[in-house]
Amino acid sequence: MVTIALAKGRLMEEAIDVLEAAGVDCGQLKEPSRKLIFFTPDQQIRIILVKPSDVPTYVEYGIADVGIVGKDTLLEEGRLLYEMLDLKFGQCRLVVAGFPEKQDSWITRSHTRVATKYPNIARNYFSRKGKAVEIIKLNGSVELAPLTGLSDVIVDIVESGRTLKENGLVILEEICSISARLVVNRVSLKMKNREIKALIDNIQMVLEERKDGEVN
Ligand SMILES: Nc1ncnc2c1ncn2[C@@H]1O[C@H](COP(=O)(O)OP(=O)(O)OP(=O)(O)O)[C@@H](O)[C@H]1O
Ligand SMILES: O=P(O)(O)OC[C@H]1O[C@H](OP(=O)(O)OP(=O)(O)O)[C@H](O)[C@@H]1O
Repeated sequence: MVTIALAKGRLMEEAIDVLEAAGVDCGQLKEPSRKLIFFTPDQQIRIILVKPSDVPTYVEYGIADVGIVGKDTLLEEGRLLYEMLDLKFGQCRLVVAGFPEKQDSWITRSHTRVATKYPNIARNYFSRKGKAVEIIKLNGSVELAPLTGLSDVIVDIVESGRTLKENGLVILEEICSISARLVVNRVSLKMKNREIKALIDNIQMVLEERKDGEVN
């Protein structure tokens, strides 16, 4: 049996769509429920529903053989696992954002406060740039930090850009593009190679079909 850890929340619906298209019967997950563990009718696959930031942990420890989670979470958690597929959904960008008037001045400030849900990504990014910053970890509504004076800038996800715009903030720098990824436990890839490879091949076929659909 292969266990798949699915990130609850924003990514879940599209993750289920991909799995179903790849032949994994996720029918039970579509019913309203508070259950966290599901089995496909053939008992070949177990699906566990995990908070997004915990998916890499479940996969690294081998509780889950496979995980579906955002690249932002993978970068932040820095767990030891194999990233096998870019699933192409959940697309957004990780950026540094702040007030438009900070566009030129913030980078030369000697003391910059950065509020973010992603302290590790932010720390790595600014240290690569050789800029000393103070990181303030928040758990949500990160755009509030510059508005209230808690920070000078933020490191956060931008999808449509609406949240930034409605709060008078702009993108100052782009860090990287983000999308959902399929990750695999390092031991599982060897021990359950046949099952995991079959799953990955099926998902890859779904992704190819979707790509062809976009072109035509
Ligand atoms: N507009 C968006 N905002 C945030 N994440 C997005 C967006 N679009 C796509 N994503 C992706 O969806 C993933 C899950 O986001 P979601 O909002 O469900 O959880 P979370 O913010 O990590 O966790 P929680 O809400 O439990 O604190 C993110 O890690 C990111 O990869
Ligand atoms: O560019 P947009 O389309 O506006 O999307 C970006 C917003 O979505 C996310 O927040 P989320 O909705 O997850 O809420 P949170 O602030 O509680 O993390 C992210 O942190 C931004 O605030």
